[in-house]
Parts: sequence; C-alpha cells; structure tokens
Amino acid sequence: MRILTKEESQYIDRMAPEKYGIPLGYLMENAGSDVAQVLANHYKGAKSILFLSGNGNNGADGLVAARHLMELEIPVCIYLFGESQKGSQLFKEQLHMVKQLGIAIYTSLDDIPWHTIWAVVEGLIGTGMKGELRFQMKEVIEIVQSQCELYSISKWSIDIPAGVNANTGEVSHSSFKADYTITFGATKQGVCLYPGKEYAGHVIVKPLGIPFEKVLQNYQAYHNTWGLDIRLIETLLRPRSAIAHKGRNGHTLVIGGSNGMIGAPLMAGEASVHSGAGKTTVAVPDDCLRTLQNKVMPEVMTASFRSVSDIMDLVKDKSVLALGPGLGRREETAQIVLEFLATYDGPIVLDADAFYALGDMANGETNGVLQSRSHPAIMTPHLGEFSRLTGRSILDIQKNYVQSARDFAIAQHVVLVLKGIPSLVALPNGTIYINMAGNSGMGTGGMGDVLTGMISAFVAQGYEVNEAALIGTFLHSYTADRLGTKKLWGYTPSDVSVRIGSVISELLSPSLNV
Ligand SMILES: NC(=O)C1=CN([C@@H]2O[C@H](COP(=O)(O)OP(=O)(O)OC[C@H]3O[C@@H](n4cnc5c(N)ncnc54)[C@H](OP(=O)(O)O)[C@@H]3O)[C@@H](O)[C@H]2O)[C@@H](O)CC1
Ligand SMILES: [K+]
Repeated sequence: MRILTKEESQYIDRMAPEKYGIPLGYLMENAGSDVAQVLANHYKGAKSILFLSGNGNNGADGLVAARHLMELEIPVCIYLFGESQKGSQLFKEQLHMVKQLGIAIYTSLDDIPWHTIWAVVEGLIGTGMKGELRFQMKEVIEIVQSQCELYSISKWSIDIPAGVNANTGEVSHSSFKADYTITFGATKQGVCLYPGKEYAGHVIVKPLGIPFEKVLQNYQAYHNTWGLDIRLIETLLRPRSAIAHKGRNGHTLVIGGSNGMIGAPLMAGEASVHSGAGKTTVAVPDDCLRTLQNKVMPEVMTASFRSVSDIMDLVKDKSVLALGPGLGRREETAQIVLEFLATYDGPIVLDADAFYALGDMANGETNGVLQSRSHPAIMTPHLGEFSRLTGRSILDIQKNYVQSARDFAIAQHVVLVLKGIPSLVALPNGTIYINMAGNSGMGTGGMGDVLTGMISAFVAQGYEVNEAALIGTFLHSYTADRLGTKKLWGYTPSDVSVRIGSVISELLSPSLNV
C-alpha cells in the first residue's frame, strides 16, 4: 500500500495539468464521484447528507459529490465555510453548479435541520492546510461535532480530516474526528501515524484517475513510503521446500544475557525456534550459563563466552547473529561489542544493550562502524534507544518520526526497525514501511526480544535482511493482533512467540485452519 506525503500530493496536483494535460477538474470529478458512490452504498435511503465545504479544492470535492448524490436521489445539503469569492477557481465553478441545481446551502450552522442529517461529510480543508487550524474553523468543527454526538450522526472526511497534519499525523486542537476518511490515489502519511490515525477512522482509498507513481518518478524529493501490511507480507513469504532440513533452515546465534537478565536472550532464542530457524543457539556470559540451562526450552542449544574470540568461534558456522538482548551495560561488555563489530561482517541483528556500546552514532566515535558492512546490520531500537543513538530528544524524533528514521537508515546504511507506535522499517536506501498492525497490549517487557528472535530466524532461513526485517516486524504485531481479539492486555511475549508458527502456516496456506 503506497503512502503519500503532502508535497507529493501537491506535486501530482501541479503536474497532472502541466505535464500530462490532465485538467485538475477531471481528477476532482473522479474524486467527488467516488465519494458519492461510497456514501450511496453506505446510506441507501438516507434522510440527508450534509457537506461541510471550505473554499479550497477539498471543499470542491464535496460539492462534486453532492451533485452526484443528487442524481442518485439521495437528499443533500451544504454548509459553506469562508468567503466564497476568495475560494479556488475550481471551488467557485463547482459552487456555481450546485447553486444552479438548487441544492440547499447554509452559511449559518444554526439554520441546519440537524435532526434530518444522517451523515456529515467534512471538506473544510485537506492537504492545503498551513500551520494550526484557524480559530473560526475550530469553532465550526466543535459545534458540528457536538451536534453529531447529540443526533448520532456519522462523520466522514474527504482526503484527510481537517486539522490533521498530512505528513506528521500531528493534530491541531479541535481537529475533525471522523469515523471514515475517503482519500484518493493513496493514503496520506499523516493518517498512518498517531494521533492522526485516530482522527481518520476507517480509511477508504479510491483511484485518483492518473497513474500517480509515473508522475512521481520525476519528483526529486520523492520519498517512497509504503504501508507494511498483510498484502506485502504475502508477496514476501515463501513456502518452505518440501526437502528442507534443519541445515537448510539456518542456524541463529543469540548473544546476550547478564546476571538477572537471562529472560531476554532466552525469549529471543525461543522466538527464533518458533519462527522456523533450523537450529538456535543462545550464548551467555560464562557465569550465566547454568541459569540459562535451567530455564530454556530443550530445542534451544546453549553456549557461553568470556571474550571476543569466544564469540568469533561461536559465530563461525551460524547463519545470523542476534546481538544484545539482556547483555547489560558494563564497560567491558561494550568494549566486546565494539571489538566484535569491527571484525565480524556477517548478517547481524542488533538490539537492546548492543546500542549502549554504540552510544551517540551521529557525533560519537562509532559513527561509521556499521556503514561498510556487506550485509547491512538490522537495528531494532525503541524510541529511548533511538534517542540515545541519534543524540536527539524523543519529542524531536516524534515530531519528525518518519524522516528521522529515514535519515538514520541512509546515514548509517542499516535496516532500522524503529519500535514506536506505529513501528517503522527504514531501509538503507531511504524507503520507509509503516507498520499497519499492532495493538496496545504489546507494550510489555520482552516483546522486543521476541521480535529480535523472529527477525533473526527469517535471516537464518535465507531471507534478505530487508525482507526479514519487514516480515518479522509485521508478523510480530499481526500475531499479537490475533491474540488481541481475545484479550487486549495480559498476553505475554511468549504467547506471541508460540503462536507465530500457526500464523505463518495460515498465511501460506489459508485453507489450513490451525
Ligand atoms: N492530489 C490531487 O491530485 C487532488 C487533490 N484533490 C483535493 O484537493 C485538496 C487540496 O486542495 P487545496 O490545495 O485547494 O487546499 P485545501 O485543503 O482545500 O485548503 C485550502 C483552503 O484552506 C485554507 N487554509 C489553509 N490553512 C488553513 C488553516 N490553518 N486553518 C484554516 N484554513 C486554512 C486556505 O485559506 P487561505 O490560506 O487561502 O486563506 C484555503 O481556503 C486535497 O485535499 C483533495 O481533497 C482532489 O480534488 C483530487 C485531486
Ligand atoms: K478534509
């Protein structure tokens, strides 16, 4: 699923007429007619649908929809916001048409017969929003929302809810909170990120009427952002060969653990087993080995290390290394991690305390440690860890969430799995995937260790690091969502871990009801 930024949408807007001779009015006619079709299918025999129309092209989309609904004999009316004579050219043209057709138009909210309205469709403002919502628009939205609540009227937005920043998902105070958003061509980035995502409700994507990917090929600042969803994963997952044996399915090595932190490498190791790695070994510092052996499931092999050369020996015959879970933050451990990274060039997933060793990568001595690897390292920091790696505050990262992830992945040449809400996967070429799965029940200690084990297992099984990060990240959340349908909290990382195999089996063979 393609995701567009505000600038990309506006570029399409400009280029359609300029380069391809496709008047914007054509695209608007498609957009408006699609909005009408969706509403007509939803509200057969509706009393009345009210369009809130700003004086830009977002409002004009709504006016087109109102005209189409009139043809379908669905009663419509319009509330006009702002000065019509100052509106866009297309808005003025569409307004003239609906006036000629005699559609009821209100300029005061007090005059609207609210008891007759079944749905409000907000076209106050779309991708043209600059800064914070202005006061007058906020007032209108507040009154409309309270009327919707009073009369149980459902709320729709055109393209993006008024007040939601189309890029960052930040919302102005009094933004329009829709039940549904109908958008064109592709979802806007701002409704895939929080809090914008909550304001958009269910997003419906309709065609734009121009192959926009072709148009964007010439756009210098084109960012290439995708939704990480089930359809993408179905294209990436490959059935196992019937003759695959444990040797073919790879061997994961997890290096982690410290006194009191044995659970982390243990969960990573067990998740690797459940995700299908042929073999899994968990290695911990010498003095933790006995504790590990007493706790770990029998399918996981165990080992221990004291020095970098021990780790080098252990990793020799392994397909992938997961480094960091529960490793601890002692200075000598950090030294081992750095020394090891300087010598080992194989596939690696870095997590948790491995980041402590790397410190501030933008300004510190470790800048460049990961850049020239033949397999880009996969890094799975949460926001706190990412803040430390980048030397920037969490607030600053959240404000520029997607761009921060993209910049880091490009600069360090890594596959970054940024564990936020939602999680992002940023590839070394700057392509971003926004995770569409996940739920609030996932915020428990150990969930990240399971993710590390899952991603490592997919690398072990022969997936490229990019693919493994995408598959692991999505399936981790998707499996949690499946659990979340029964209970939204109280399920454990291990519950997710043991369920992964069944979920993959279902995806590969939908007829299997495991
Ligand atoms: N992508 C495409 O190809 C297609 C795009 N299409 C549609 O076009 C839409 C974009 O239309 P757009 O560019 O005309 O801007 P739009 O969202 O209507 O806003 C402009 C109005 O908002 C006002 N305003 C600005 N900031 C404000 C604030 N903070 N608070 C309050 N008001 C504020 C601004 O006022 P001004 O600054 O001029 O005083 C002006 O009046 C897009 O979302 C989609 O629906 C479709 O037709 C299909 C093809
Ligand atoms: K809107």
